Amino acid sequence: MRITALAGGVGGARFLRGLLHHARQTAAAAEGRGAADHLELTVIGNTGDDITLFGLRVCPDIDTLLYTLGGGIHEGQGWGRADETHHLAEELAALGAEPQWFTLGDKDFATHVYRSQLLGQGMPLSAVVERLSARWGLGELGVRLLPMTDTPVETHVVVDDGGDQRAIHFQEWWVRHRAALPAERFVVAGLDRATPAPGVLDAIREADLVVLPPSNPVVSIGIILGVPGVRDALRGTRAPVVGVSPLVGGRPVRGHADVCLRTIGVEESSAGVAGLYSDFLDGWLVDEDDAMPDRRGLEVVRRPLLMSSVEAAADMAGATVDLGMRLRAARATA
Ligand SMILES: C[C@H](OP(=O)(O)O)C(=O)O
Repeated sequence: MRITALAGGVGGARFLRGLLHHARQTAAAAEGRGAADHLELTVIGNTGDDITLFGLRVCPDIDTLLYTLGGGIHEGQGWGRADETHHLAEELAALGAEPQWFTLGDKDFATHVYRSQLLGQGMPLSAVVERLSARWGLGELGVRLLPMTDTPVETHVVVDDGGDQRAIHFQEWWVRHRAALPAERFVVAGLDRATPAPGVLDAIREADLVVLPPSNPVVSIGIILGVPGVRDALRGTRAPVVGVSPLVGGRPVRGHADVCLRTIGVEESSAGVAGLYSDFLDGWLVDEDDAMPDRRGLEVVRRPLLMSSVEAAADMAGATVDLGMRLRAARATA
């Protein structure tokens, strides 16, 4: 089965790790019956979070996907490497190098050095991500990771700083200010002239199922949807598109999706998020206790949506796939 997912960082990566876990369990059971259908997963990652720090190109969402799916993530943080040291950052701080609000560990630094070296030699980001994916064994897992675009794109936030409006990089708003600085709007530099990275549109058009994990609907999935051509491909694909709400009781499980939704004037609810995807969404998973008014053409399934463990994420992913397969079967007989 070919599944294509649009993903941000921590939320997306944890969900997709659950999807791989679910697929392994299903394949093992099916093999016993001689009916294995292996998962081919294409992940389209958000690059709007990307930032240049200390002269190095850092791709936080792509790296979180690599480390989580590849088994090298710092579980407690959800980002960065497990068993990290911080000698380089300490030395930079001693030198007075800025910024000091973005934590980079030594092993993580190696990723950014290598990526920057390859980009500096003229390699497109998608080819760099392919190299990094090989390092993390993603191919052996049946996973192809694509950046949404090779065009440099950066999300900025126009903030109100004591009556003064100014634009700061998304990471400065998110990491340094923890999204507490009042935001007026998001501006995504480079997005209007971005082209989808090789394979992105075909992965959406040729999938059996397209999945939207519970990533931030504004600054993760919303940015991918802004790459010219992506939204049209989602509207045009024959695959059902099934999403998972990132909100439980109107509150994000992690991150600041509520603040981001408020900033763009959308209700902080599962229904509000579904409205952002209404032109292509076929199925929607919401938390058991969440209100979700009926919407024509949208099949809603209720599940506990807390990814408290790999097993819990696998259960959510399994429900997502089941809903997608049900929608596919219904289309085939329609
Ligand atoms: C919910 C969000 O998920 P992401 O957009 O990083 O996948 C987060 O972890 O902050």
